[in-house]
Amino acid sequence: MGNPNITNPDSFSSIIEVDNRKVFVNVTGVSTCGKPSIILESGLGMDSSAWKDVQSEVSKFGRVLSYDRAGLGSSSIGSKPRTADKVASELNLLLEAIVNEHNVNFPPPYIICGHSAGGIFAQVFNHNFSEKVGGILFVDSSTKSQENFCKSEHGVYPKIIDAVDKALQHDLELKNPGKVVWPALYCESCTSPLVGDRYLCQMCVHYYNLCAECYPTKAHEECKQHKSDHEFELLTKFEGDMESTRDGEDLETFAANLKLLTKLDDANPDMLKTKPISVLRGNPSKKNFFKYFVKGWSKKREAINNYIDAEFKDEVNYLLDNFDNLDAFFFNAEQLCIKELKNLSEDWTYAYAENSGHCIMFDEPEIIVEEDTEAFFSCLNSEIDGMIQEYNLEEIDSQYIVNFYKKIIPIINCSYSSTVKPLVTLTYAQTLDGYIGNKPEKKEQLLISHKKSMILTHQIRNMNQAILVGINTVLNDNPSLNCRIKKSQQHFQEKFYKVILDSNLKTPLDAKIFQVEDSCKVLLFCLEDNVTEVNFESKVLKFKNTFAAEKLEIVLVPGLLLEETESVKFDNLSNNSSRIKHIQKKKVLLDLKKILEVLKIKFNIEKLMVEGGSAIISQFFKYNLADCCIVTVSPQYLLGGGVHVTDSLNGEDINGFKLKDPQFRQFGDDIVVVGLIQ
Ligand SMILES: NC(=O)C1=CN([C@@H]2O[C@H](COP(=O)(O)OP(=O)(O)OC[C@H]3O[C@@H](n4cnc5c(N)ncnc54)[C@H](O)[C@@H]3O)[C@@H](O)[C@H]2O)C=CC1
Ligand SMILES: Nc1nc(O)c(N)c(N[C@@H]2O[C@H](COP(=O)(O)O)[C@@H](O)[C@H]2O)n1
Repeated sequence: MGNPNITNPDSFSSIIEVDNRKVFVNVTGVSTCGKPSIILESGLGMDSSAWKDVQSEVSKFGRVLSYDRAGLGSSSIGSKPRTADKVASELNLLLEAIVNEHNVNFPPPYIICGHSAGGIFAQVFNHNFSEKVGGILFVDSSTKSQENFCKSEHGVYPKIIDAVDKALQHDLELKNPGKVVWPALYCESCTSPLVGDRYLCQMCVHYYNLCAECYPTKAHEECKQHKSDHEFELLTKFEGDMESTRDGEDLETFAANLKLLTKLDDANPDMLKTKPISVLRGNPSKKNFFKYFVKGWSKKREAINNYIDAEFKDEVNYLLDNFDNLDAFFFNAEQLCIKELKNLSEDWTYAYAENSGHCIMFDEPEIIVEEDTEAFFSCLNSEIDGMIQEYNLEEIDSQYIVNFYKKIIPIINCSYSSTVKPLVTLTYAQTLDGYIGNKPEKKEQLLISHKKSMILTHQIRNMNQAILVGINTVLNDNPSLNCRIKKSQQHFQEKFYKVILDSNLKTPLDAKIFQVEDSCKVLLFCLEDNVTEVNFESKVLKFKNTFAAEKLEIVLVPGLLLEETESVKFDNLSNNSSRIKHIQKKKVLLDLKKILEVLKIKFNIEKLMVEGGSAIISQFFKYNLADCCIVTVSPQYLLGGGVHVTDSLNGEDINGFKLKDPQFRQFGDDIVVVGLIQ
């Protein structure tokens, strides 16, 4: 494995020479513009194999590097002590070497995904090489104050940890004496913490660990996940002097690294403030590896008791017998850790992996994959802050949104079976009091969405082939109806239609839909009954003289008589009497079914996004013509009144419905609700 053998620059695992040391790297995923570069940083004493399940998945939407830190896995030993400063410099050299010497396309900014102590290394890297870090995903990460939380919250608990630690170091029964090597792991057979050699089942869906003591007892033959066909491999062999093989990744240096980070943060407290972070936590009741220490070591009660001061013995032994009593302690410490991590940045997201312990990458790798994309997504969002109004957005990888959209709307990814209409997605944003727009007389667009949900809207525009709105929306908002994600614009422009339902051709000639620099075609749907009217004819002529045929098409469709209203007029007569005049008023709207048919058959539109306003949305509901809904709910009240989403149904007797398979996701301050319309 000595020489770098990078035959496929897109995906390779190799040992490369960096600063006279051999470093094992595993680079996967295709590197293309706009895709993130993600670094997977393992927890204490863990090598790159910890990311096996995560890396293959994350690689589908980004460029991913995992590597063995010095002294771990297949990398050679580094100088001691293994301070986080040193780890950060070595990582930086590694990145420079793979990019500059080995011509690997792995450009910054990096999203660092740090598990456990890997989160501390990621933060120190950010302090020392800030310009290279785009964001951090903390996977059940250690925090710099975690040890203080233990000490301050629970007097006796640290005594147990101390005692266990000392017992671990001195217990002669152990085959591989030394400090805890796998602080997050425990033997699945004897439940002791993993110390020394570690055997790992290669066949199990989730890793199945055995310690060196249990392996010879054939405990693995009872492996629950694989009763047969299991295949254990010695993952880490400790020969002779343990310090030299694991190169100092011990709890002592770990504690020193927490202090180092505290110092760096004190000097520069805002290093992560504006960068996006994702805080992903396992379930405290499942991840209490300290608890496992205690559990495993309760068998060796005697050894532990040797290291507990007499005054604490009773209490400690009580706790050893009643592990559940520790839950409240762990819960409190967990809350403090989460708070500390969230406080690192103003742009944080938080996710809870309920079915995971501390090693989320083993228990629920799929959650990390989701959070990775989230971190990436918000990372780029922060770069484009404030640019949304300038039609100048950088491309953002739509994968996260696409996945989200696809996940909840399976039909969007299948061929939509209807031959008479496109797949219709209704999207709109509303306040908490249900308004989608200001009062019409205000003649001003109501900005509801947060910029992140707005970007979502633009992504969804980009995933469709046409946007449809009603004439009042054009008159009131003067929208552009374009896609402001720069690099997606090409695709968008070539294939996109802006569709306006404008019965009487009221769209102004200088409307923004015509003015923005794109080559989308505008389709104005008008009422065919109008065609004989002179006034209408002259308007059509004006449009035809102003716009080329490839920019605009006026499509005439039949109207649908919705209702006949009778209004009453009082005529003032000069003779002081009054006469009552009855007027029949027809309310005619364009026939939506016909419009959808034309869009599908004449213009080959398979996917249509309907953005509003109220009348349009209401009619789509009324005639059950939409397939799914994407509704942004913003945490604001308008109060003063405005346009409600279904105002124009005027209390008609129509059955309500519930979205099928609804999904909810936070984008910035907003909640986006997505679901199918049955
Ligand atoms: N918050 C959001 O996401 C959005 C809000 N809006 C807001 O909605 C308001 C405009 O809504 P509305 O006044 O209800 O007007 P609208 O934009 O829905 O247009 C309705 C008009 O379209 C024409 N039309 C032709 N055929 C039709 C049909 N089959 N069904 C319905 N209308 C048809 C009619 O002239 C009708 O009066 C504005 O305040 C705008 O800002 C608009 C879009 C999205
Ligand atoms: N998603 C969303 N959030 C809001 O707060 C809104 N006001 C709207 N309005 C819709 O978006 C159109 C504006 O489009 P451009 O940005 O000018 O392209 C507007 O006409 C509504 O349809 N949407």
